[in-house]
Amino acid sequence: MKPMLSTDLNVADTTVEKAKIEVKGLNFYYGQSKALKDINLSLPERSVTAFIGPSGCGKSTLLRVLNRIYELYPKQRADGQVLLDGKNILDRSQDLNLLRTKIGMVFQKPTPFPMSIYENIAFGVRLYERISKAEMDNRVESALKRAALWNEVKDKLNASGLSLSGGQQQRLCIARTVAVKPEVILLDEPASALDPLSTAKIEELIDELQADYTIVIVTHNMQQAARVSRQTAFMYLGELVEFDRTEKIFTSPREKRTQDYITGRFG
Ligand SMILES: Nc1ncnc2c1ncn2[C@@H]1O[C@H](COP(=O)(O)OP(=O)(O)OP(=O)(O)O)[C@@H](O)[C@H]1O
Repeated sequence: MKPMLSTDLNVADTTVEKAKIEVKGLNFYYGQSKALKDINLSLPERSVTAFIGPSGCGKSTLLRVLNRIYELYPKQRADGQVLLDGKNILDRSQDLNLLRTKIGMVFQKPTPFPMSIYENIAFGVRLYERISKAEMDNRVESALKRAALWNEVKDKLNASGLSLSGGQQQRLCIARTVAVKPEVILLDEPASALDPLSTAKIEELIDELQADYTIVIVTHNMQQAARVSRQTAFMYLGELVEFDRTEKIFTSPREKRTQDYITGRFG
């Protein structure tokens, strides 16, 4: 079922579909520079939301706030609230290891570890869980199946992850993310370094994964946003300009700036 979004800007009707993540009054700073300004949006559970907008508008910054990965860097800070199932993940008391098991992330450039295909997946699982060899074998197999890679690698699980093609490496990274059983998957331009065939596979995979996960994707590619997402957020200069059903954003946006962007008048 498609989510119903109310006609109020930025407000999803969560009585129809449960919000997995709610962002409220979020500001983000790189040192003195404010990169996100009073962001409010609600991401429905088990569906794909796309962040679009011109280069530098804050898409990746917003994504990086959702699992607090920005904290690895000095002088970056957020204020406001990001509620995951109603609990503010920006609270100091939030356990970051636990948070990152719940919210996984896949980056633009495939980043397999320099180890075997099997170990690429087992490594992350071992950080959080103690399971038997047989259970680990099952976990690796099911993650690779989930990422539509199993048939291509089942006979060479001991080969290096780096020996795979770019598209296969990206699916390995998705398998690695899925293996730790997250609830939310953040994808930062996951197909921008890939050829059209590999891109199509990643998009198919995203479509399948939304049955079980809440997915957020940053993309420069508007056709991709239109193909894979149910909701789209259009951002500009650190502000959330418009958030609505993807179909609405691409056919009859409310805001002139959104219209100008999707028709290629700027960006
Ligand atoms: N590490 C950083 N230090 C200082 N400013 C930064 C840093 N990273 C990003 N910014 C600034 O924050 C703003 C938002 O950047 P962000 O990378 O989130 O944009 P984006 O929409 O994802 O862009 P792109 O589509 O080009 O990846 C930009 O003005 C950028 O220059």
